[in-house]
Amino acid sequence: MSKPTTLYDKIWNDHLVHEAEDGTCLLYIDRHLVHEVTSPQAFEGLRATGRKVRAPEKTLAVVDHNVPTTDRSKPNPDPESAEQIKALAENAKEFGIEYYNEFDKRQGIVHVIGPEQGFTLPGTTIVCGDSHTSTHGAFGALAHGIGTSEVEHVLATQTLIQKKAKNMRAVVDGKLPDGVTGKDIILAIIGEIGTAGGTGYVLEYAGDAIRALTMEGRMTVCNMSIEGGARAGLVAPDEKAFEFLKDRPKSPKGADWDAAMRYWEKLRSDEGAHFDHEIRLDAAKLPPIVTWGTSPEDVVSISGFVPDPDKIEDEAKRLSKHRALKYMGLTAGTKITEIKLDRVFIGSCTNGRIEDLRAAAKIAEGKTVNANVNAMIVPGSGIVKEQAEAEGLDKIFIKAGFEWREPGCSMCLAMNPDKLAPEERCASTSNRNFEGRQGFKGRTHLVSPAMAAAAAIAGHFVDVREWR
Ligand SMILES: CC(C)[C@H](C(=O)O)[C@@H](O)C(=O)O
Ligand code: SF4
Repeated sequence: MSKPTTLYDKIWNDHLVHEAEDGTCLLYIDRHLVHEVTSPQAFEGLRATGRKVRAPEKTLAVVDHNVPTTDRSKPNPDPESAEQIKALAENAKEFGIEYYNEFDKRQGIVHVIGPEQGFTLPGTTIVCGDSHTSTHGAFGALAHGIGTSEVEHVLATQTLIQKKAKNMRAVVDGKLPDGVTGKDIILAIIGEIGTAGGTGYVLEYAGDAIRALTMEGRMTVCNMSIEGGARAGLVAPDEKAFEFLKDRPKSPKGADWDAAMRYWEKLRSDEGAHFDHEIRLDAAKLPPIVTWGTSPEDVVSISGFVPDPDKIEDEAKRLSKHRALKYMGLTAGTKITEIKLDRVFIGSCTNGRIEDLRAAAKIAEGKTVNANVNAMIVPGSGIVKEQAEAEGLDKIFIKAGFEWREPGCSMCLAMNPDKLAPEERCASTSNRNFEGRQGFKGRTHLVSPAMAAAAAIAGHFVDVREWR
């Protein structure tokens, strides 16, 4: 019997091209996703040195960060965005890469369209010049973000220089209560380990509660691995993953599918495989979670209160949490359900998929958005939008007073016209609540889609477990 290995070790070993004596490795890359923000210099580098894209068929480009989510027949109001979008279109054409432009139904956030098209497959190595590439790990792919110089390296060679990470496992057992979601699982994990807790690790999620999640839920969990500091997130692929991928445009077909399945079914950590670090969580005890500060680790239960930083012993940490409170315009001891909102954003690569929109629509049906709140729904892709419209979700949202937008990153990061005004407070289904993330001086609270929809209607945070 060979030594038991983890899922990460297996995928790593199957892609290792070369290992130098100092541990520097060359890894083969199966899939490369490209977007407009982190690719222009990479293509420029290729052009400057007269190199081609090594494997155009393993590369897929899409525009997402900079596109407006309103009428796109109008010119992009931001010249820099317009420039980046134009550059991607031209680079894709020149280097022979498939590209979904802003008018293509398949366009959407890069981490939504990968799985949707069956470009994301179990056991593959996937990179993108984008930190939330960890999302694809939900399918048992080794997927992580890379920098622009690495984008150039992968375009030119289809390989990446890497050092092996350590193995960490988060075991989440027990049954999630109604109203508690994958988003709450990952926020709870980050709350527990902190934003640096996963540094140096690839983080595999296991346990009944992870198995019970849909693929959308698992993508939400893996998406935020990077907010916990991990290089990548992983879930062993199972029937749900295979079912999700079957008959997608780019999934293998016929005999190729059968051959792939024989490999995919072996993709799991062996019994007794060694993890360098392990944490455990009981899903049954989790509440809906809201972030109160400017780091994804600043989590609190919906039934809790804004914490008092004075209780923190470590001085640097105490000061930073005081600063976070001040930035957020909050006072320690305030009941979370008393925090009023100005804006609500439902979308992003964390929670902009069909299941997320269904969860929000379920809350919104027959209700009206609070008069003090501006709320918008931004589907993660054109395909998600089409599906939602086929189910009549757009009508539910519009009737309730939500704006129904075109797909893209939107107000997840304010690199497009969707932004918070200074001091506006937003319940957001995205993954980052950093200072200025959704607009200069904007205040972000991270929540699940159901929690965001409920907050839009109530005008303040409410516990979805008590929603009527
Ligand atoms: C613009 C891009 C480089 C960035 C990332 O890497 O994550 C963005 O997607 C984000 O979420 O902050
Ligand atoms: S939706 Fe947000 S987190 Fe995801 S890729 Fe776009 S900007 Fe990054």
